[in-house]
Amino acid sequence: MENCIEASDLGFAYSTQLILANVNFALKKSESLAILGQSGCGKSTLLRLIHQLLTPDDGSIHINGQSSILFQDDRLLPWKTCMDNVRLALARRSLTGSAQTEQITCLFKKLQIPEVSNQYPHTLSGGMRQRVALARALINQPDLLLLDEPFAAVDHFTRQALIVELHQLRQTNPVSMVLVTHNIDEALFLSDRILILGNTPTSVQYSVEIPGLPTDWQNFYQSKKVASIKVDILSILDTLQQ
Ligand SMILES: Nc1ncnc2c1ncn2[C@@H]1O[C@H](COP(=O)(O)OP(=O)(O)OP(=O)(O)O)[C@@H](O)[C@H]1O
Repeated sequence: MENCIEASDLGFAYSTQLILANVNFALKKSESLAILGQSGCGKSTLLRLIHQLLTPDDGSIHINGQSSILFQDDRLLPWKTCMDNVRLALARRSLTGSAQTEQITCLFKKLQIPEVSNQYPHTLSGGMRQRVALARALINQPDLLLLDEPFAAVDHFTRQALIVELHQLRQTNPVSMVLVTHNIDEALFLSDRILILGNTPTSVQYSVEIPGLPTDWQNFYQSKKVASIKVDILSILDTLQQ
């Protein structure tokens, strides 16, 4: 399979509540896809189906490779240090303790995580905890990184810094990515394509290609092209709400 994800006529219901119906899309290797849609339309459900936390009721979804997921809350274990939280993700690999420490320390540096290895999560800021959670998601070098509103719980400036850092990380390590978000700027800056989901039962209503946007945050914010695509997306979301 050439693609990283192939979803065909995907359908899913929570008991009798039909959430997804006839969802079709594919994700190419190294491509980054953002998913937008109204609250409650089924974006997180789709992400959980991709990560195989849920099983489809209809159709199929195939994943080529290993996926890793980052949620809005960091889900770090409070009784373990930051280093040991990430170490847990390496448990199935036959690495010595010192090799694990070396890999984690190297990734912490890449993600601009300062000397917090021996600290417990509650002693860190929300943004730093989320960085450690991102390290845990990336430590096994997944083929596919799934992000469920990963920066929604941090302040504006931390969010901006995390978005830029994730973008830079993808320049050196072009992992395939699916990002669920309500933030159109974040979707445009971090993805190659945006899927807009309709109301429940949800299917893909629009697929918007977004090539050629500025790749540095300052120019991105001031770009007329970005502003124009945002207006288009807002108008689509408005139409779907009616
Ligand atoms: N475990 C569950 N059991 C039953 N219903 C659920 C469950 N999880 C989600 N739902 C319902 O499924 C629908 C879709 O939820 P989902 O979280 O996928 O939407 P979403 O688009 O990600 O929402 P938001 O943007 O608000 O996070 C909602 O009506 C929600 O209440």
